[in-house]
Amino acid sequence: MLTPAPSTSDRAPQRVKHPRVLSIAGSDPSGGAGIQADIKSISAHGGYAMAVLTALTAQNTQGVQGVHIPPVAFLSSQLDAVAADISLDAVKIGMLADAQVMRAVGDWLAVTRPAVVVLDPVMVATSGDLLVAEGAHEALLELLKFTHLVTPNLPELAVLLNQAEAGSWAEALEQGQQLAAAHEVLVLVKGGHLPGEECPDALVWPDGTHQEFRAPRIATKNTHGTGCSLSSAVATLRAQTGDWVESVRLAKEWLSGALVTADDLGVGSGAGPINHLHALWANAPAAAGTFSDELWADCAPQRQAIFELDFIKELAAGTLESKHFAYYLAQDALYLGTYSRVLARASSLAPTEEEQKFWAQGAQNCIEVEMSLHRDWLSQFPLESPMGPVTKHYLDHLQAVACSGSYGEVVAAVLPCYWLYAEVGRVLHSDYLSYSGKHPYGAWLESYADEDFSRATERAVAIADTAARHGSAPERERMRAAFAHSAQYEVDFFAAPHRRVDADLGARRD
Ligand SMILES: Nc1ncnc2c1ncn2[C@@H]1O[C@H](COP(=O)(O)OP(=O)(O)OP(=O)(O)O)[C@@H](O)[C@H]1O
Ligand SMILES: Cc1ncc(COP(=O)(O)O)c(N)n1
Repeated sequence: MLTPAPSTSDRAPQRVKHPRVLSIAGSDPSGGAGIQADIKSISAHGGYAMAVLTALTAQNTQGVQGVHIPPVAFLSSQLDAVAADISLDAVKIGMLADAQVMRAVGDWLAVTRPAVVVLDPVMVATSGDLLVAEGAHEALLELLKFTHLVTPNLPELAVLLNQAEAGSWAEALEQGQQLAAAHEVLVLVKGGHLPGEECPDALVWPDGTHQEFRAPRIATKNTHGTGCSLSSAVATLRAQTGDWVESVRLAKEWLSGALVTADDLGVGSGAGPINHLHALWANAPAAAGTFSDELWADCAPQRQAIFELDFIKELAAGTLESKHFAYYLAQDALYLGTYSRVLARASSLAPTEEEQKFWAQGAQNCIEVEMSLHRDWLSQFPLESPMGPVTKHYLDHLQAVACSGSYGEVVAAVLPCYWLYAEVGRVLHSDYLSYSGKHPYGAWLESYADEDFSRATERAVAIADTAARHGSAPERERMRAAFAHSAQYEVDFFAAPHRRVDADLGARRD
């Protein structure tokens, strides 16, 4: 005998970092839709995913070959087993197969009353195959009284209202308003089935108000499971944020990333799956054989050259003359002012909001570092230093790429400044830790151990890998060239203080 389900008062609080999210749905063995998509989507959003199976399908990216519905009593046993032991922060409901299954889920919802219930009224697969018994939609409507958000696509919205399918976004919104008002439920109207360059969605409240979410339509045939994945994402995010609008906004942004990178997966020959884990994989440390591995290997001569420079050796040993250090700092400050603008250009070209924010943050950091160079360091050296030739050539190169290059090329061009600087910092900082006595450049070398900067470097490398994956072969070659030029300028930049100052060019140093 199972213990009774937790009562409503036993429910977890509204905002949960790792919500326990149960998907009640059908299985898609090809992994793109149903339970399998739900688990990936919930996990991608930081939720703990659980799954109760309503039906098994024999299905792949080309279509559904069969549906098996296990005994409904066993479905109820699964539901009771989970709810008896685990507090549920959110429930997502997908394929329910027939009216009997719907009634069993309804009975369970009536007792369990989860804090968040998102119902995706799955009826037809992307392939056109039927996933619900004819006429079962009456029983589906019964479930709306336990539902907080229902997420129909346009054909499903029409069936639920017993009307013809909306032919325009305005008609779709009108139907969403009817459904929301008739059942006192929040409706997410999805415009994926409409033609056009955009895929609009809208949250519609029972009082007729609505909030639209717009996103460009992504050109891919790999859209299998978008509805399942979106509804699971929204359920998870709602438990985390406590806010429907924010949840849909975030879920849609994530979905765009999953669609943009869907073609990378190469799964099946029909409508393939979306890339649920795109953000995780973009952040994963570069695996062997990635584009960034190749870039790193390609710049081995430059890395070696940097550590053989007098500037670096003397900086490490504490014997660097202050005139060389002052020249370097002055050029660095001049460099950062323009480098910041190039990072802002990367931000303006970025394909996702996360990358846009990342580069904008980098641009802001550069200005702050430039200001602190003037305030904390250059004020100690009363020497005026105009822009040197290396600084100028390096910036000319970066600006040329920023003007006419693709996003990937701009990312590749700015990468050596992150990556080689981080590498120099790593080595000099560990040398400094074993230095005995007071190091004249101690405060400077200590700043090299900045964890935020090394995290930013890892992210910049991951972004370059993603951009390379999405780019064509000629674009990857241009990325490689942009990176190589910048890497060489990094060497020249560290070499410049000795070359320019020791050339004794007096006030006309450039
Ligand atoms: N090509 C696309 N580009 C961008 N967003 C899309 C695209 N296709 C669908 N979407 C989005 O995917 C989500 C699901 O939309 P859709 O209207 O296709 O629902 P669905 O039919 O239930 O999904 P499914 O394809 O899983 O059956 C919506 O947010 C929609 O805007
Ligand atoms: C088990 C299951 N659940 C849901 C869908 C709908 O997803 P899509 O419309 O993308 O095929 C599906 N194909 N299979």
